[in-house]
Amino acid sequence: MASDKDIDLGSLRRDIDRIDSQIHQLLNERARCAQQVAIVKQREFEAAQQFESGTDSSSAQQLLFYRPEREAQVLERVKAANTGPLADDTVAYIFREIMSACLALEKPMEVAYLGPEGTYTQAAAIKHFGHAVISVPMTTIDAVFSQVESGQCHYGVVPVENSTEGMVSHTLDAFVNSSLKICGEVELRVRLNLLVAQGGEADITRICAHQQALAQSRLWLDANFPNIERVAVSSNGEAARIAAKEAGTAAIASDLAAQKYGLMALASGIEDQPDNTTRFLVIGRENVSASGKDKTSIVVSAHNRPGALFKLLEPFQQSNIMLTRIDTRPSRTETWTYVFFIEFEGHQDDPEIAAILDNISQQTVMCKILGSYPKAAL
Ligand SMILES: O=C(O)C(=O)C[C@]1(C(=O)O)C=C[C@@H](O)C=C1
Repeated sequence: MASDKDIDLGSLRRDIDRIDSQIHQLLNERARCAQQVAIVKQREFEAAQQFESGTDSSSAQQLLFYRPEREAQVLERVKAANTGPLADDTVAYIFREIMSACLALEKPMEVAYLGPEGTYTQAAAIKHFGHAVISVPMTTIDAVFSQVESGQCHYGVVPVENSTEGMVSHTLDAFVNSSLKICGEVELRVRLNLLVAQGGEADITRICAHQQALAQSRLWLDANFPNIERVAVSSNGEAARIAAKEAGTAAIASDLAAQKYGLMALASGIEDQPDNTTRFLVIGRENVSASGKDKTSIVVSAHNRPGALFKLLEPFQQSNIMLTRIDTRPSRTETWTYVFFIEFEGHQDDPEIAAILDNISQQTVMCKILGSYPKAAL
């Protein structure tokens, strides 16, 4: 075997060039396979349409090309098969982008997100769908829902919970009256930056951010900018947009926002909790098939009587099903009545889960399945 000093830069680079051309050929071979997959899916879809008249074909068409359960399986498989030296997550990110590019050849996906450009929700959309997705900014969470409901975008991405600040109640409320399904989840480690326009570090008179970002970095701001006005705006992307055009204004926002608005980071990682993470949900119009590592979310309205919540949760305990969340929101139909958002491991098509859902719907006023979807793979 050649010792380290026998290996020269020139021959290593020739090796890299040779490997690159193999990767390149394989990438295009894979892309051609995905194009074939698209033809097969289209053919199967048309055949099914001939037999099933009366189904909502525009909605079914949506899931024709994008297959969240398959993408999750591919990502899990490459992570499990990875032997290094690249980290499991690094390999998964590369495959995320490869699948994104292949899917764009089959059908470019349009994904609505809580904008404007540069928000953490946009970063979550890109993390989930890859860079080949067409991301469409919306001004409110409700607008993201209606953009997907009306079919103007294939999917939507909305924030649902932050590890420091808790639930995004607006998103939970939007689900109660929507027919949309949860098709996926994204977890994003939220690193907050203090951003200013180039050369604008000297005279900061106010700091703009979404109220959640102000709350998540409150201790850092108290220690470093105790006497500077803090202004809550509609999003961190909006804060960055303001900071780019108004002298004296700094913003708390993402790396993506810094790039988008040409801002520089005065400080990075200013969040008070070192593992500050936000969870987002992907919403669409169709149910997702089982991937093997799934979660299910439901919203239920229990009878107002003693032990109702206990009875509701008992079947999960009896079947040893792991509950991952339970939240309460006012029902908005009657004072002092509540709905429960319950999230658990498993897919609604699993017979055991189907039996639990059946049991729950028999003992509740309302039980709505918001969707079964693959657990976040990245
Ligand atoms: O397997 C499929 O159904 C494909 O379309 C291929 C592929 C991929 O690139 O692996 C692309 C898009 C889908 O969302 C899932 C996977």
